[in-house]
Amino acid sequence: MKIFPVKSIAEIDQYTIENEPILSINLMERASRRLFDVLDPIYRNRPFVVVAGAGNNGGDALALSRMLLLAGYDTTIVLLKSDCLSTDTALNLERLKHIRQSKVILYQSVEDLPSITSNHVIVDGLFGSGLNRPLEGKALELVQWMNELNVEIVSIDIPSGLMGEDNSGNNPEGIVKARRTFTFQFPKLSFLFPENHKYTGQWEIIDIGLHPEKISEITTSWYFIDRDICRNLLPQRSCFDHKGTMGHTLLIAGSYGKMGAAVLSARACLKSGTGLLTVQVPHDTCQIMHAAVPEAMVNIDRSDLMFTEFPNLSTFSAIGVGPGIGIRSNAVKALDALLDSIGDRPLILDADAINIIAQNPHMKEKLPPGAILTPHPGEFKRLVGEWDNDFERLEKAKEFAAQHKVILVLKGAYTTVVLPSGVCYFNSTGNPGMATAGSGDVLTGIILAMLGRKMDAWKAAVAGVYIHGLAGDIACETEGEEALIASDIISSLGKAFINTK
Ligand SMILES: NC(=O)C1=CN([C@@H]2O[C@H](COP(=O)(O)OP(=O)(O)OC[C@H]3O[C@@H](n4cnc5c(N)ncnc54)[C@H](OP(=O)(O)O)[C@@H]3O)[C@@H](O)[C@H]2O)[C@@H](O)CC1
Ligand SMILES: Nc1ncnc2c1ncn2[C@@H]1O[C@H](COP(=O)(O)OP(=O)(O)O)[C@@H](O)[C@H]1O
Ligand SMILES: [K+]
Repeated sequence: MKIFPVKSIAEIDQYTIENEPILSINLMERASRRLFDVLDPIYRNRPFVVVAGAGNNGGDALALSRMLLLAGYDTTIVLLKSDCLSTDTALNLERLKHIRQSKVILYQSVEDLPSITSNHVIVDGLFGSGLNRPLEGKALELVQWMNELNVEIVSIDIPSGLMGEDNSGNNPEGIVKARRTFTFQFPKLSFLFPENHKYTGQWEIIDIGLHPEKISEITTSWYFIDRDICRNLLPQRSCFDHKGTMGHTLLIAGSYGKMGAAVLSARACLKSGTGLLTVQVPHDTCQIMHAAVPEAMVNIDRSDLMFTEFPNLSTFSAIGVGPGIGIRSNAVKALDALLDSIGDRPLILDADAINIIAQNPHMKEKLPPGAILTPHPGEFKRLVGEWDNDFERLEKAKEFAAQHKVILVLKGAYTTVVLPSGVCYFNSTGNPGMATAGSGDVLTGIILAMLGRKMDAWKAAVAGVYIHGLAGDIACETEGEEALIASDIISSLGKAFINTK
């Protein structure tokens, strides 16, 4: 699914109005009706206070209020006083006047505000995607009032005060903290940043039937990785395929005391379709790998403890380095030498391989084009330094990816795959149960298998994070968030592939 900047959404709205064709008031009615249909079963019989602004977000709020009133809900409307209501908002205000029970408070000062019980649901329709500056004055007062009530707030389209993309210069006091956000047609970029979760709460997309032609025509740099995107990226097997055509991958992972990382990565790689897997392990640990992953071949390092050498790379269709290798000087030297011999072979670097590169900046220049790096936030910080906010973090990632022509996978909720072109893919799968030791090692194995099958690096990264998150979601259904461990993600890989194909 595409993610658009809010200015493109306005363009798609306008195109829909002209080409469906549909009157803008009727498009607003359709959006509000779909919103009502979602809210009605969730909040049956609860009293509502609907807060509306002068723009079209307020128009949605007023249309929704009419629907709530007609369905018998106790509904009070608070309208921010304004001399210039949008045409459709004015029309919806007019329509409300024909409903006997409607109570519209024109907000001028705090004394005007209704009293609220803990049972109330507040609907926030103050500002939507038309917001163009931080809130102040009466609008700010209303947001602060809503936030201080400590009752459930539902935001229409976007929490009022939150910008759709960059909130760097915003006033955090002037943003609604919603329990839920129902957003029209597309997620907004700012919803995908961890720091904005306290504003959006749980968010959901409501399809309002915007014009598919315009949606496919307008280009964007941002995508939400859904099943369709992933399915189109995954290769099919032909009936004549054999293990020699499914890729021979090399995994360099583990060190004395950290062999779990290597085992998890190796298992995940085998469960993600690699034809053959060789794992490079320290001498004293090779029995662990043989016993834990009998399907893997083992290349035994001369060192008892860590990665210090690697086999001839020409045998391998892709190479993965990092989980559990440590950052001792011999491993640093070995990684440096590996980067000198890698040529243009597909490469994924994770965990300590990233930490080593962060500590040895000259190695950044040796990264082959298209290499995939999968840092978690701590590793990414070591690589590029601090950032002030998540928008800036994304900018830094785009800069790094472009400068070094690599693919960055920023892990976390909505894991983000950043391509050298600046295109960003945000993952839609995964859950907090995956915040557990070794789940990143599993991702490395999955992507390595895909790279080994000659998938383009960006495709392997995008499909890999989706399958990884989906396997985590499937595992979570039976394990729950607390009990979920990395091995459960591996066990669910089969179902994840089957469900995606
Ligand atoms: N288009 C469609 O067909 C559909 C649209 N839909 C709905 O419309 C919403 C977008 O509507 P919108 O563009 O009217 O924006 P919205 O946020 O309600 O108001 C912006 C107005 O406020 C003003 N303003 C801005 N910042 C301000 C500030 N800090 N403090 C004070 N004022 C500020 C600014 O005017 P300005 O003051 O800059 O002249 C502007 O006029 C969208 O989120 C969705 O809910 C759906 O119904 C589906 C169909
Ligand atoms: N809240 C979350 N929602 C979705 N995915 C998550 C969440 N927390 C962690 N994950 C996923 O789990 C993995 C954790 O990776 P990482 O921190 O490298 O773990 P480890 O180093 O223990 O292997 C990442 O792929 C990340 O996207
Ligand atoms: K809103």
